[in-house]
Amino acid sequence: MAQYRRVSGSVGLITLQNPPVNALSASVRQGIVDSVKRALGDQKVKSVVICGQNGVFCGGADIREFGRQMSGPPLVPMIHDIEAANKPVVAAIEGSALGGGLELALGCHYRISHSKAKLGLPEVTLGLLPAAGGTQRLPRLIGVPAALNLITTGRHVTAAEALQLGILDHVTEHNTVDVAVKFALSVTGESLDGRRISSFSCAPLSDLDSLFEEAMLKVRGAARGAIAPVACVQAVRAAATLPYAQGMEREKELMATLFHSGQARALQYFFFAQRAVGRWSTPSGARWDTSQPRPVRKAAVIGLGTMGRGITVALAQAGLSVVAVETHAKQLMEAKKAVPSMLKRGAVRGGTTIEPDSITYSETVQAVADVDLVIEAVFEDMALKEKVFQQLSIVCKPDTLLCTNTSSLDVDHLASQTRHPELVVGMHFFAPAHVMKLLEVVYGRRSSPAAVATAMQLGKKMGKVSVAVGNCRGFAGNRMLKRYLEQAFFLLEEGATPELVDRALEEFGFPMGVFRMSDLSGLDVGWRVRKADGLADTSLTGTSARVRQGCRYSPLGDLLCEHGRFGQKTGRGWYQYDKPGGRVAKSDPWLHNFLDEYRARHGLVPRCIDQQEVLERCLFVLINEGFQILEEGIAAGPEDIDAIYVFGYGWPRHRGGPMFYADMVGLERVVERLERYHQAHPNVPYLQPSGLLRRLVANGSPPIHKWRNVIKNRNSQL
Ligand SMILES: CC/C=C/CC(=O)SCCNC(=O)CCNC(=O)[C@H](O)C(C)(C)COP(=O)(O)OP(=O)(O)OC[C@H]1O[C@@H](n2cnc3c(N)ncnc32)[C@H](O)[C@@H]1OP(=O)(O)O
Repeated sequence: MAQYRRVSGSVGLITLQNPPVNALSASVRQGIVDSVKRALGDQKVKSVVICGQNGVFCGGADIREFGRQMSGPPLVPMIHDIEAANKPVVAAIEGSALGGGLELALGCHYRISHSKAKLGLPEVTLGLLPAAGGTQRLPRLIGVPAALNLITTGRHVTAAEALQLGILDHVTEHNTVDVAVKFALSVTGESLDGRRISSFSCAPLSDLDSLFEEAMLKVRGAARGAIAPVACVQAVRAAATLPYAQGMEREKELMATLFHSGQARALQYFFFAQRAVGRWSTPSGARWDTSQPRPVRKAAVIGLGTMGRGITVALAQAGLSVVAVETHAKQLMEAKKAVPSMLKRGAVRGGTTIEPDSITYSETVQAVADVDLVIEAVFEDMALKEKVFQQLSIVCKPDTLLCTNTSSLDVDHLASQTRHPELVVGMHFFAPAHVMKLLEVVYGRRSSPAAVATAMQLGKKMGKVSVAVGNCRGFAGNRMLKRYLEQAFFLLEEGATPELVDRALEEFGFPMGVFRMSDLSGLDVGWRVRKADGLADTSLTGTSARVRQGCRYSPLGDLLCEHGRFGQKTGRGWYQYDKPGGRVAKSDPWLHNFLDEYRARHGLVPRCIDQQEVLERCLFVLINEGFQILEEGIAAGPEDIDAIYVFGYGWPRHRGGPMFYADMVGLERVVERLERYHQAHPNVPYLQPSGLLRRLVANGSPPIHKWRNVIKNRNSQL
């Protein structure tokens, strides 16, 4: 709703009231319409101020209303009536003015903002466009290039930038509503002719066509297959080329193509999923709202390889004091040079400053004696990690949290090496650790709720999306990835090429297909793990070469590594590169011959494989593992898995994440295809649909937000 009152004698003050972000729900819109009518009809009122309750102007349309039957007054005529008013209307912006909130402010004649406010049109991130006149008013106000940038990226700008761009008329450090009321009094009676943005023309530009062509290329490259950014460009083009009324028609038409699209559903689901992962819980009953995180002011990182350096930077950027430990002198010296320049680059990118003294370096573990939390990031070797944890347990304060950055090793086993296993958790960062948003917080059997809460909170402070997961081989993300990679290898054996598989995945929306990604991250990484697990044995011949523990196995990755083909770093992998470290993947005839010979050697007759099979085999098997993970309680809900895949593995956000995608495709279809593939490949047991997936289908395939009930019922019967 909206509250209306008269203040300072002649100012009608309208306050949006819909906590926490004053979203424009039907009742808020009705409240605004009624209040504006009242203010304009009251002869004592000479000007109007619109503000939001509790220091937030407005977080935009109420996203929860989108999936339902829309009711209440629509935004477009509401904003039009405000702009057409014959009394000055001033927006008093505090907190956020986003989406419909900023569009409402653009309909006002003046905009005054607090210096700490953030403004933006983030509709594109929800699969939409700013369809309450945003695409037509913003370019008229700040010019086409700047508007294109804001609308197609959805980025939030500070009040200072908004002032510079011309979105705001004034920025204040004081009480914004008081300043706005005084301002409203000062402009009483002034002409509003030059204040109605819809009457402006866009500033002329010399080469509109190339500007829009470039913008189109940019958005298509940034989010492969996403339709909203394309529609945003088209709508802004309408602002640049058509009169306002026709531009508004075009905006409406384009919005109609987006509003009920699968991509909009996926992105809106993901908006709430991101927030749901913060409300973590574990099978033992620990929860986000009953667990108290401990304060962490000083942290340590053990091991300054690529991951350790990234983690050190991320901790320092979060304002912590960091002790960075590396026992190899040469590596320590390199890290001492690399970390400050990474910090400097980050500061330039983020427009922030960093305290250079916040990091101290040491060659001995003894230096961590007084820290609150340690993150171990040494080489992925259990014996080495055991030793580090034993040492830490002796050196650190008894209440120091001990975290491991292992990507797959047993957190419970590492905890058992310490005096306080309840203070051990996994903090699995993704490379580069100071850039990638995802953090898997891995709780062990004995991790205390406070330890999990502390790691989750620290992740948040570091700007990460922290997802709590249970302890198992590969945790959630890498465990699912393993199945996906294996299917990709099998497809090569059966007749596909890396190019075909990658094309299918990239057209689906991944920034890189599985083979290009594997070349980038290095084939030797997985090879080392497979060797440690006793899998990478290329001396085996005949049928046993392609079988491990009774299941199908492909040694293709191992064979490539034996040829010294580690990917980009060696200039050869699944593709060839112009030099070691080269970035541009080119098809490699050597690889195709190698595959032909390999198939001939193993009596494999290549067949024609289409993109649909690639997608079904690679993605459905990954999804199936996701259901297995949910069934085992390793992840608490589908949102956790979806956040992991979008933030850590390049799953296209406009497809919502693997579990949401399964819901969109239809669970019955996923089961049917998995069964078919399992029949064709009976020696791949994980192609069999998981018990949970089958149970969901048996329960009538409920929508994704109801899956937790089915999981809960199952767990309560155990
Ligand atoms: C007719 C179609 C017209 C479309 C035009 C639009 O306006 S589309 C909506 C555009 N607006 C946005 O995309 C803004 C979304 N919100 C945010 O970016 C942030 O919430 C915020 C406003 C910057 C505040 O961030 P903060 O970190 O302080 O809070 P949370 O993000 O945790 O949010 C608090 C709770 O509020 C819920 N919520 C936020 N925005 C909306 C919204 N627009 N509609 C509905 N609900 C919203 C959010 O989900 C949180 O709820 P929980 O239950 O606590 O999870």
